[in-house]
Amino acid sequence: MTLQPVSSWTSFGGTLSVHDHDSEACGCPMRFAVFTPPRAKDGPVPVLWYLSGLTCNWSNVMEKSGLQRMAAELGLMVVAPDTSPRGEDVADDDAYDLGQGAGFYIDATEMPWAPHFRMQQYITEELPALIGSAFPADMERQGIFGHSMGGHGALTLHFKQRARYRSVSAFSPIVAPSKVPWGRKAFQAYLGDECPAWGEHDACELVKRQPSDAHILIDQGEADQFLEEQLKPELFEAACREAGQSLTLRRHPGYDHSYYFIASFMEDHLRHHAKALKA
Ligand SMILES: N[C@@H](CCC(=O)N[C@@H](CS)C(=O)NCC(=O)O)C(=O)O
Repeated sequence: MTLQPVSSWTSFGGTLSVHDHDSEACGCPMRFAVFTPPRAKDGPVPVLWYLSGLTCNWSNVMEKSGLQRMAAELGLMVVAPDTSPRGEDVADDDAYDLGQGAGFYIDATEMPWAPHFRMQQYITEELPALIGSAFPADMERQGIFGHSMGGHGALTLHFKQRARYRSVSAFSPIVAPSKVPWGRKAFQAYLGDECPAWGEHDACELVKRQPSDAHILIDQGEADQFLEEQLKPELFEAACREAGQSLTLRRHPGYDHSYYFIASFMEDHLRHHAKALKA
């Protein structure tokens, strides 16, 4: 697997670098960004995966959240993958919540999506192998977090691969995709008609099947325009209570769905992961 360098900047003594590579899982070129903290000069550092929301790519979190200062201080590597396969040969939809920019971190089984929309395999297998071989990353210490659709990805991939992602948190996550319009539309398209398989990609279902040992941190703005229709954190709160899952869900008056909200609480999330990963 060859990495093509796209950009590189020094930031807070570390490096923010952007790379292209040909993805086998997605069958197209993919782009991702890595923040490497200064401490990585002394040896491998823990890796934190950030999964973005609808319409995003690597740049939203790297340009708007201000994560570099605290990731540098705590010695965390942060990887920001894209949210879907992209390109002229890749299926798409005119709507912002389906197709390119809306991969939902699952492997599609339905046409026309199945040939390229294999984001679960890409994020959990192909990209970790690449990061482990090309960067000073301690792959025994990985955590995962994300925003909105990426919060859904972080929670579900944690439950699917608890040994890989030892720490987990989310900003305004979609916690019950089987029950809300964004998730139902994507699952219908990528996985087909509603069936038990949908539950395998739904954080509320997964926690009830088997809670994890991790302590989950979720931040949610109360002025989020998607709160009541798409996010419904109360469903995850109830599922965690029923399952005995350790959870801190913080509701913040006045904050919306934007990166101004994410930037306000990014430090808390990085500290949450650094503590769990013993950075
Ligand atoms: N109104 C937005 C809906 C999508 C949206 O709010 N995306 C969120 C994630 S679900 C986001 O992070 N957008 C990019 C940004 O704020 O930088 C649009 O149509 O683009």
